[in-house]
Amino acid sequence: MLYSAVLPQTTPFRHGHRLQFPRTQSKIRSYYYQNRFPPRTRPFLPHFLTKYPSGYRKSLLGSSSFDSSAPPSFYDDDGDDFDVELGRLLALLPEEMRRRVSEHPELHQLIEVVMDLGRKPLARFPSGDFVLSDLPIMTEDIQHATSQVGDFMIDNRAGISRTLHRISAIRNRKGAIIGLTCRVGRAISGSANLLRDLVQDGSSLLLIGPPGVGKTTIIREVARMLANDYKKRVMIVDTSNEIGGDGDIPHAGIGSARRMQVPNSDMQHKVLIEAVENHMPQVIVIDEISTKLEAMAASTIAQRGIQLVATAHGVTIENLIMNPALEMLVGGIQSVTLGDEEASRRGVQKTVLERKGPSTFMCGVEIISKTQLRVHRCLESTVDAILSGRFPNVEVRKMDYLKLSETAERELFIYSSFDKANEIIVEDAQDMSNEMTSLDAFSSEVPPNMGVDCWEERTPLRLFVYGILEASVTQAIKQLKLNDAAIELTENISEADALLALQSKLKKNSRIQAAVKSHNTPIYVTKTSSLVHITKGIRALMTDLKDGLKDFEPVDEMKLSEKLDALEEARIAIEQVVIPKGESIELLPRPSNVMSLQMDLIQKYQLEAERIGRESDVRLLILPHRSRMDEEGKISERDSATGELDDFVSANGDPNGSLYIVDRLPLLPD
Ligand SMILES: Nc1ncnc2c1ncn2[C@@H]1O[C@H](COP(=O)(O)OP(=O)(O)OP(=O)(O)O)[C@@H](O)[C@H]1O
Repeated sequence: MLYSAVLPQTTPFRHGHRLQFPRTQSKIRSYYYQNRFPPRTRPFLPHFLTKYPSGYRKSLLGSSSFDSSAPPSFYDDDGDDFDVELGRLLALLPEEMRRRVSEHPELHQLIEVVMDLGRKPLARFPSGDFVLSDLPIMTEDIQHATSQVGDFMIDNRAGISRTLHRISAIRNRKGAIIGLTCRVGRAISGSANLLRDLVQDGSSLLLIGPPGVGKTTIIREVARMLANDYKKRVMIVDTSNEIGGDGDIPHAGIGSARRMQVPNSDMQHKVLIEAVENHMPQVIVIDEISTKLEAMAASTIAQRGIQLVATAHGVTIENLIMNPALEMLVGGIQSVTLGDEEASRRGVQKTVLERKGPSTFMCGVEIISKTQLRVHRCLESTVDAILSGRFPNVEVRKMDYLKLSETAERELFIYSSFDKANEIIVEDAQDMSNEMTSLDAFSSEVPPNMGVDCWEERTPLRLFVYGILEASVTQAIKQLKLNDAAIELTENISEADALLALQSKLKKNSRIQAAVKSHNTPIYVTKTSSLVHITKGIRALMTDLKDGLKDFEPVDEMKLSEKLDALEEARIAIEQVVIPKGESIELLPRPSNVMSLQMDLIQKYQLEAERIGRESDVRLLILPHRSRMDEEGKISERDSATGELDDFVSANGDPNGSLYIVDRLPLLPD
C-alpha cells in the first residue's frame, strides 16, 4: 500500500499531533512482511508507525516534542522506521505541501524539498522536480520549518534529532534564513553490498562522486557492515552529523559503529587525529575530505595501519589528480625531468608527471549513480596509468532496484556485471538473500586485468551537433534503430566524442573550429540537413568510432597526458623561476593547441609570453613582467583563434588525422 493511501486514515499530520493507524491492519502487514522477507532484505514498507505504542509515536513527530524516555534506538531492519523519519521531515512543511508530497507516487524516493522565499516550493524526485504549492513560500513557512530543527552550524546545516535528514539554509546578507533545502536521509541496507569484498579485505577505500549521488548513504552502510558484520572497532568522524544523524545518540543505521561529532568543519582534521590517538579504532570512516589539511590527516592515519573509508567530491580519479588539495590522497604528483636517453627509451617528453609516493587509499571507487560503480582495485596503478597516458584497469559493478508489484514495494536485486573485450557478462538477477553467493561468484570471476573495454563499452557516445536540428538527429538515431543509450547529445564541446555539423555553418564559425581542433575531436560534416544525410553521418561516425575506438582513445589519453605535462612544466617554471627570481624562461617545444593552454595558464598568473622558434621548434618564452607580445606572438595567437576552415582542413585532413568527411562530401567549396 502506498504511503499516500495510508494518510487519509490518520489525523492531520502536524507537529505534535498523534497519528492513528488501525492496529489490526498493522499486524497483518507486519506478519506478511516478516515472513516474506528475511531480515535486512526487506524493502522500505509504507505502513506507517505500525509497531510503536501510541505514546511513543507522538514523540517521533518533532524534535521539540521528543520523548527522551523512548527506547534508545527505534531503528531496526524492518524498513518501516524510514516512514517515521520521513514523517518527521514532512512535519516541517505546511499542511498543503505535506498533502501534495504525500500523494506523489514516488514519495519513497523523495530526495529533497526546496523552499525559497517568494517562490513556489519544489519536491525533487529522481524523475524530476514537482511543484508542491501554487502559493509562494512565506517567511512564516520558513520559520515553521526552522523552529523544528536543531541549530544551524557554521556550515549552515542542521538536522532533525535521531534522523538522517539534512536541512541546509540559505541566508540573506543580514543573516536571516530565506531558503531551505531539506534533504531526505536514509539508511539503506544493502547499498554497500557491491563493495563488500573490498570492505571485508580490510582495504582502505576512497569513494568519489558528484553531490547527491549517494556517497554518504554508502559510507554509512560500510560503517555498519564493518562494525556489525565484521566486528571491527569503527569510529566515524561525522563532520556534519550526516552519517550518524543529528542528536547525541547516533542513528541505528550506523549499527554499533561509534561516532565523533566535529564542532565545525575546520576542525575535521583535528578530530581525525584525536579519534586515532584516543579511541583505538581499527577503521575510520569520514565523509567529504576536501582540504589539504584533511588529506594530510587522512594520509597520517593510513600510515598507522588503520583501515580508512572516506568520500571526496569529484567524478573520476583524474579529478583528484588535478586537484591540488586532494592529489595527496592518491600519492601526490610531481614533475620529473628525464635524461635524453631515458626519455627516448620511454618514448616520452623530457618532463613527465609521476606519482610522488604511496597512495593513502588502496582502492578508489567512482560512484556513477546509485546503482553503478567503477572500482579501481589498485588506486596506485590507476594513477600511474593515467599519468603515463594508459587506460587504468577498472571493474564496473552494477546493482538494480526492480519494482516487484503495483503496491510499489521494492526489493533489491543485484547484478554483477563487467565487460571483457567487448563481451558483457551479466549474472542473473538474484534475490538479496543470495547476494553473497552472487558477490562471491563475481569476485572470483573478475579478470585481473579488464582494461579499457570495460570502461568504454558502457559510455554513450557524446555528440556535439552544430547547425543541425537536434530533433533531426534524434529521428536519425531512431531510424538507425540504435540503442537509446548509444548516443548522448552534449552541449559541451570539450566533452564531445565527435562533432556532427552542417558544412556551411561550420565554415563560418571559427570559434567552434578552434575548439574542436584543440580537443582533437573528430568532425563529421553534411552538406545538407536532410534526414538522409544526417542518418548517413551518424552511421559513419558510429562505425568509425566503434572500429577505431582502441586506436583512437589511447591517442586522446596521450594527448591528455601531454597537456598535463605541459601545464605542469609551465606552472613549475612560473612558480620556481619567473616569479621568485624575476627571470624569463623558455619552455619545451609543444604543439600549438598545447601552447595555447600554457598561454592561458601564464595569463592567469598575470604574466605574458612570446612564441619563439620556428616550425617544429616553436615554444613559449615566459617573461617576468607584463610586456607587449611581439608581432610573431600576436599573429600566432590570432591564427589559432580565428583560423579559416581551409587551414584547419590542411592541418587535419590527412587520413590519419581527426577529420572525417561524411559520404565523401568535400569540406571546401567545390
Ligand atoms: N541507493 C539508494 N536508493 C535510494 N535513494 C538513495 C540511495 N542512495 C542515496 N539515496 C538518496 O539520495 C540522496 C542523496 O544521497 P547522499 O546524501 O548519500 O548523497 P551524497 O553523495 O553524500 O551527497 P552530498 O555530496 O551532497 O553530501 C538522499 O536523499 C539519499 O537518501
